[in-house]
Parts: sequence; C-alpha cells; structure tokens
Amino acid sequence: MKRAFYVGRFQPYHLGHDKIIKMIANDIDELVIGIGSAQKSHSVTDPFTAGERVEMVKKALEDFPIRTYIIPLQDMEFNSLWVSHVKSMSPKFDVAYSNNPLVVQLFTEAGIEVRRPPMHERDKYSGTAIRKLMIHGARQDWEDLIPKTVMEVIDEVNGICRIKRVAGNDHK
Ligand SMILES: Nc1ncnc2c1ncn2[C@@H]1O[C@H](COP(=O)(O)OP(=O)(O)OP(=O)(O)O)[C@@H](O)[C@H]1O
Ligand SMILES: NC(=O)c1ccc[n+]([C@@H]2O[C@H](COP(=O)(O)O)[C@@H](O)[C@H]2O)c1
Repeated sequence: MKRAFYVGRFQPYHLGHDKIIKMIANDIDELVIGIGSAQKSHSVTDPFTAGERVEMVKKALEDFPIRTYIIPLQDMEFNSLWVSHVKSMSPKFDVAYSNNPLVVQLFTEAGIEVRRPPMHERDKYSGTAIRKLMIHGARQDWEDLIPKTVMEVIDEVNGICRIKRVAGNDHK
C-alpha cells in the first residue's frame, strides 16, 4: 500500500490541480492532500479560509477512485521544522508530489522521495491568474478554469465580492 502527500494553497482549487491529482491517483493507493497556509484568508493572494478550501477539494474529488485525507496545515516560522510539522499532522506517507522548490528541498533533505508532476497548461491553470480574473474580469473569463463544485463553494461564501473588496475594487 503506497500513500502519497500533495500540498498546495488551493486559492482556489483549479483544473490544473484536478488533472495532476487524478494523474497521481494512477500511481498510488491513498492520497493525503495538505491545505497549505491554513491560517491565511481574506487577502488578495489568499482569499479563502482553510475550511472553504477543504470543502472545495472534498467536493471536487467526490468521485475520486482512491481514499483521500484532507488536512489543513498552518505555516511555520522555521522552514527547518516544517517537515516534522507535516509528519505530525498527516497520516504516514511514502512519497510526496510537488513542484514547489522549497517543498522539494525540505522533503529531499528529510530523506523523503519527491516526485515532480508535469505542469498542465500552466498559463491558464494558475491560482494567481485565476484570482486576477476574479478581480478584474467577467465570470465567463474564469468559470471554466475551476470545477463546477468549486464555483458553488465560492458562490456560497460570496467569494468574488470578498476578493474584490479586499483588493480595494468596487465589488458591484
Ligand atoms: N496547472 C498546473 N498543472 C500542474 N500542477 C500545478 C498547476 N498549477 C499548480 N500546480 C501545482 O499544484 C501545487 C499546489 O499549487 P497552488 O495551490 O499554489 O496553485 P497555484 O496555481 O500555483 O497557485 P498560486 O498561483 O496562487 O501560487 C504546486 O505543486 C503547484 O506547482
Ligand atoms: N515553513 C513553512 O511553513 C513552509 C515551508 C514550505 C512550504 N510551506 C507551505 O506549503 C504550501 C506549498 O504550496 P504551494 O506549492 O502551493 O506553494 C504553501 O502553503 C506553503 O506556505 C510552508
């Protein structure tokens, strides 16, 4: 039985994440998804709470073929202690998947195997690009970039109004 770990901020969860997570599922038996920077919300770079992001991921993976665990992870001041923090919060895992250079470095130094999944249409599927469109674009500019269930979570919490307000734009 092979269990993997995948971490992201998921601000918001988008179809790039979805494609990669579904690809990872072919190689492993169970997946732990870490919701990174769990303490952050209500900002332009991190608009959604950890709870909202848990709901996004959970609903997006409703028909996922393997068992998943979703765990919120707060950031720590000490990068050198982060892997211990992750290990204490997560079910045990055998391999980590990430493209974040710091995450790759910290896991590698801790002796944990890291696999780097390919990027899927990164110009389109990027949290930063999607948040920009949410603030400055029309709904049709970004709604096809996230799963429908994620859109429903964002609507339920009035997320577009929130991100526009914290960005200082007129939210109407
Ligand atoms: N289009 C994509 N294809 C494959 N992997 C992706 C894609 N976008 C993000 N990832 C990966 O998913 C993980 C989680 O990323 P994260 O939640 O920060 O998304 P992001 O789109 O990079 O967001 P942001 O632009 O806000 O940093 C990272 O390892 C990241 O490299
Ligand atoms: N010192 C720390 O708290 C530490 C170190 C490495 C990664 N992280 C977190 O892991 C997540 C990595 O996700 P991304 O690949 O989406 O950037 C982020 O939330 C990041 O803050 C935290």
